Amino acid sequence: MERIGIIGTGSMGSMLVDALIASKALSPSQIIVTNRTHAKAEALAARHPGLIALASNVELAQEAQWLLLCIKPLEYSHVLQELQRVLTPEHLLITITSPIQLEHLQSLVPCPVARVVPSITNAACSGVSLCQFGSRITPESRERILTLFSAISHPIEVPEQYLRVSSDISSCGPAFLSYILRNMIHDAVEETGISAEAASHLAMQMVIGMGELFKKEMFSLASLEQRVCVPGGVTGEGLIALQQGIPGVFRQVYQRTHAKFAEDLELVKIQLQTVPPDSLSSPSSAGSGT
Ligand SMILES: NC(=O)C1=CN([C@@H]2O[C@H](COP(=O)(O)OP(=O)(O)OC[C@H]3O[C@@H](n4cnc5c(N)ncnc54)[C@H](O)[C@@H]3O)[C@@H](O)[C@H]2O)C=CC1
Ligand SMILES: O=C(O)[C@@H]1CCC=N1
Repeated sequence: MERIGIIGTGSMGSMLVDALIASKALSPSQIIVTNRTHAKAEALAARHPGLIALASNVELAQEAQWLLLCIKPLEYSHVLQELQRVLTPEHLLITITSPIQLEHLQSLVPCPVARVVPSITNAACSGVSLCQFGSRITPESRERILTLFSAISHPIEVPEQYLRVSSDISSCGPAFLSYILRNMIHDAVEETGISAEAASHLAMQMVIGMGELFKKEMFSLASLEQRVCVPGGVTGEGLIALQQGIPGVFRQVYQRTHAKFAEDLELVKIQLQTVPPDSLSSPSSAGSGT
């Protein structure tokens, strides 16, 4: 594996660096990073001796052929304008964000592009990453991308039309479930007087235990629910309350995420108009992802 350049060492960029090094998929000396606030990139370099923090994205692209863009959607136009004069067909751009169409990204650069949407669960070398490949990606680089991310996740190829909902479940899901669990804990404290610490401990251990059950493929969600819900027991009583409040809530969640996604896609499209199309690209050479 050649060197990989990571642009943006915020929450996801630094998580990916930490996980790729912890899993030994990459050594620190194979990673070069930049960040808008350079001190953050330097902090990452201090944590991983051998990793290089550069001050310029242009310099980074001159030093590394694989570039992982760990920036937010509205930061793309600025970064692409910077990179345009140094990108070559030998580079490979991997975006970790959803609201930028791969075909559009590919039309602005001379190199292959791919998408790998991570999840905070990848910090524990677990969970999935969602992959899509532009039309210039060769079978060999596709395999190499999948191999790299399989060190920290289960990479899954997703079709364009299900990218948003897949990311809602795998990437936003940890926040959604944490919110539900925090409510479970809060109401336990309010209703019974148990301490927040004790209730949190019980809830966390319960989640870890559930993860182990699923890892060992001992249950499906439905069979687990059935096994716990003893006929004539207390779980069924609790479920009655949930059945009154939960159905339909996630439809609203998906409607909101999809509406925001459509808005972001439009904003990014408008912003990217300021980036001139790459002279090597023609509209017909841009892939639509998988
Ligand atoms: N947070 C999450 O769980 C997930 C986030 N994502 C996607 O990852 C992307 C990044 O998210 P976060 O890491 O959470 O955001 P963040 O805001 O923590 O990180 C973005 C980083 O990019 C840096 N940056 C901005 N402009 C730059 C430039 N011109 N050059 C170099 N660095 C620059 C910022 O300084 C910041 O450190 C978002 O698009 C998000 O949709 C995807 C999956 C999960
Ligand atoms: O909240 C967000 O926009 C990102 C995308 C997936 C998870 N977090």
